[in-house]
Amino acid sequence: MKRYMMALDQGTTSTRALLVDESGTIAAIWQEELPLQYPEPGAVEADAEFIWASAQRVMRGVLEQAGVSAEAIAGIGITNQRETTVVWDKATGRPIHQAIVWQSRQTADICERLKAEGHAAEFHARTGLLIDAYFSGTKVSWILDHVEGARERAMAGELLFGTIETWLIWNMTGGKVHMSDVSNASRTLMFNIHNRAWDDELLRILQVPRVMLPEVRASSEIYGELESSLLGRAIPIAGAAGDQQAALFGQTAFAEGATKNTYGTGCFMLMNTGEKAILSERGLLTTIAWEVNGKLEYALEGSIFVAGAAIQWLRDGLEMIQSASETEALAKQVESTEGVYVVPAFVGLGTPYWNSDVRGSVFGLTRGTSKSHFVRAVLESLAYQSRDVLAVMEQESGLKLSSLAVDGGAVANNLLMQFQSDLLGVPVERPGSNESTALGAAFLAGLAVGFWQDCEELSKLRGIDRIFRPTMEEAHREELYRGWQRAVKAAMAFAEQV
Ligand SMILES: Nc1ncnc2c1ncn2[C@@H]1O[C@H](COP(=O)(O)OP(=O)(O)O)[C@@H](O)[C@H]1O
Ligand SMILES: O=P(O)(O)OC[C@H](O)CO
Repeated sequence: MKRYMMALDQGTTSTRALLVDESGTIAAIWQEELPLQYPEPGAVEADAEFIWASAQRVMRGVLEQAGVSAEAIAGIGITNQRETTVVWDKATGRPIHQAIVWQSRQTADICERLKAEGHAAEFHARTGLLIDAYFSGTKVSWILDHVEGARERAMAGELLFGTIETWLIWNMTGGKVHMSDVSNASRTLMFNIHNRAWDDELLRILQVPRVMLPEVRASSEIYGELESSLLGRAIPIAGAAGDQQAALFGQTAFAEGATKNTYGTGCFMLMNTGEKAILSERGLLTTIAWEVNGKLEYALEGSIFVAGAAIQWLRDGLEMIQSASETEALAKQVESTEGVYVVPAFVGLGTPYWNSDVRGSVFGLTRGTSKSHFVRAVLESLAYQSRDVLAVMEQESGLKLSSLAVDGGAVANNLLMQFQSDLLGVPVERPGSNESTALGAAFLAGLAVGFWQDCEELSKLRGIDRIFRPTMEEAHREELYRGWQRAVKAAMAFAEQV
């Protein structure tokens, strides 16, 4: 019987299950869209019970679609949107509030207060992160503040906290396992990345009771078994990682300096820094990449909040397009944006600006601006934001990139990839499988159950689909980029209270 690893990829806008065979080929995919809620400006929530229900449906769906029985699944690896926060009742398993999604700015006020109280340096030094509404810590605290009696119940040990992998694994094991993997834990603002433990001092500041936190485990080990009632057989759950770290692993970026950029809802660039946790002075995050075979490795990360989400806004908000893939043909109708810049700061800007107040802005419109120019400007904004991040990453790591590995939904767009290469002046390498995130999860779990032996074997499984090489003159590239920098500066000036 042919055997497979199953990857469960719970992202911001979709839940997917994939089967991966021994050659690293994706044999089947089943997915569902995930609806998000926007209860107030800047707030983004999701239904945690729906997430779990969708996970069950896609796991069953992928097996049915492929005609594969649960007996053929050697193990399950999980990867997930990070930071998104769920608090649930330990006895009933019911969430006490909607999940607060990573993009949500609900807790910006709490963050301002923490910064005003002078805690920024302490949080940065211990967690590698910045005080920002993006991370889970203030989201948990917000839920405990907003649901009546929740803080007391949490202190009494009646409530549990988890990021999405924790929530899924708890449900998958029928409430037996309450754990987080190190890469997800490192995104909570509560975890000390140097001594690999929840940090009591930070928990005190955030007023989060330790008793509600999960046990922290490696990214590749058997955590427990899938309840046999779910797929008809108990299957080991053997790996978990946040989706960006999983994508780095799936790109087989095992060497120090290896870098990938994922273009999904947001855009996330990660550089492997090996066993060194490099603390950034310019807005990069220091994060745990993974723990495999007892070895903890770190990455530098640049986080862009709105990337593919801006394309979705063209589709669903402005109704300018019917599907994301139309953007390429539309943008191709014009040679350039003719000076139009769109800064899609719908929920503020992440790396390197970390500005919660700035909002989306458009510059350089003329009477001649067409839909094509506008769509092209939105697409280009993904590349400009990525250049902002890479510039800081190269400075702070002292490493110069020779090529950039890419993945995520939007890399299907050839025009975007070519523009990205032109704007960075380095080749952009699109892998044979665009499913790096799921592959990473399958690889991590596969190592734990012996489906693959080691990282060397995994490296051999990666193929290249296409390399985009820079063709733009340097002077032109720099002129375009200066325009973007002016646009960002103007957008931030607009948000300033005078
Ligand atoms: N051809 C395309 N051009 C530009 N953007 C695209 C294209 N295809 C998909 N996208 C964008 O990619 C995103 C989906 O990517 P995915 O990696 O599945 O996201 P996530 O994991 O964040 O849910 C969507 O935001 C969509 O707008
Ligand atoms: O759902 P994605 O793929 O956009 O990823 C979300 C990130 O993990 C947020 O940090």
